[in-house]
Amino acid sequence: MLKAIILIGGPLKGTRFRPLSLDIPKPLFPVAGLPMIQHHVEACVRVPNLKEILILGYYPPSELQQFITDMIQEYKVNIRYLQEFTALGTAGGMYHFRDQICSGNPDAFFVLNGDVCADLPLQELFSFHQSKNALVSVLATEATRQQSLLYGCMVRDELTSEVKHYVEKPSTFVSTLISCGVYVFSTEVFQIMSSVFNNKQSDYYSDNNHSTKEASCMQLEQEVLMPLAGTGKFFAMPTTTWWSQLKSAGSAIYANRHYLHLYQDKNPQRLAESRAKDASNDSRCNIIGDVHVHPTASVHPSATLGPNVSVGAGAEIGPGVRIKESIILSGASIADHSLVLHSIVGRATQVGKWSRVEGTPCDPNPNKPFAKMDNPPLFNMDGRLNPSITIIGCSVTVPSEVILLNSIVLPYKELTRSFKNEIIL
Ligand SMILES: Nc1nc2c(ncn2[C@@H]2O[C@H](COP(=O)(O)OP(=O)(O)O[C@H]3O[C@H](CO)[C@@H](O)[C@H](O)[C@@H]3O)[C@@H](O)[C@H]2O)c(=O)[nH]1
Repeated sequence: MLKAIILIGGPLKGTRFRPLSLDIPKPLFPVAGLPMIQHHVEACVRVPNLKEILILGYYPPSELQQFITDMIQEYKVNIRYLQEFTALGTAGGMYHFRDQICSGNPDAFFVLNGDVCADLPLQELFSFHQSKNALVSVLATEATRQQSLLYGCMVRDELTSEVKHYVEKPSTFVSTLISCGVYVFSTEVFQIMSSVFNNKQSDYYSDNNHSTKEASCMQLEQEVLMPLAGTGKFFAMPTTTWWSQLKSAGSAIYANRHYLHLYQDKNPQRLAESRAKDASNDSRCNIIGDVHVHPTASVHPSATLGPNVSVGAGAEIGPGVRIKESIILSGASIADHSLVLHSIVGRATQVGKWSRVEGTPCDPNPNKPFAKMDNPPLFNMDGRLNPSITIIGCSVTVPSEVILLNSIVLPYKELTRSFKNEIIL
């Protein structure tokens, strides 16, 4: 029997996801029509004999409750949210809830960082784990030399796949093979976590310089994986399937495109059909490429959507509207003949007629092999806003006939004019 753990952090995490994470916890932000971590849940339920999914974080349980109920109903699998009393780090929560994880005696358990998006080969990773008789197996991918410094970097034995050396976010180059933040652990790993925890406790009681927080917090990467490298227990399985982090709002547009593309094979019923396929149905709007439209959204037949657009529940798209490479959240309305490009339109936001909402795509550099998304800071060295997608928070009013370019609008604003490269507070 197998289990899975999804690490979702808490309200203090996901700051680069603002303002989208102001009204919805980041792990529940919809990408390709599903809450971000529902894609993880779907990957887990495809693994045979996986009996339970535990979501670990320090969000108040009320924020996750509806999602958990929906998941249980939809996938008929045991899913529970376990709340950490404070941020316990990437391994502290697992150690704290070790009895819950080990109950029922699983053969192994997956651990998935909640802020990655990927075509996850979980079954393959588990078979690899078994074949190596490993304690820990990690999914690995290639990055550029420069970008590798932002991830966990590994030196792997080509013959045995053993991780010989692991450094978390090194300050100088170590390897272009990086950790995807997706693992399989055997339950014996808790013996190692237990000695890390006990050492920290004795340090805490013998030396007053340590804070209580440091004593209860445990980082998987630095405190468990780094010492395991070179011991014959830690293995890496490289993958060439799509993988990316989902840190900034800009990366949500990129993830949206890839998840929509994956629907072509795995869930074609989630993609809107183009009018060309069914000429008799002229109530259907014009669809280009991969587009997801929630069944309760209304789209005028003269609108054109796509490629790579998701439209949420109850959204209203008016006549002549053109939307491309964007996410329109639930209850938003885009009035007649407006244009939305490379943007995220927040919940219940209203865009007037003949307006233009446009951002700058921030995709990985296609000319660099293995390039990942750059997640640039909001401001550049001169204090100016880095060009990025346009993000409109929830319940904003954008009037008719304005242009909103490369801007971020905080929730509940009523705009009265056009804006370019601004944060509207
Ligand atoms: N439950 C819980 N989850 C946490 C905590 N702290 C972080 N997390 C969750 O753990 C995941 C990783 O957290 P980060 O600390 O933000 O690490 P990172 O910069 O994303 O780097 C990690 O992921 C990379 C791949 O995306 C890896 O390359 C790297 O080695 C590392 O594992 C995220 O999903 C985050 O929400 C915590 O205290 N408690």
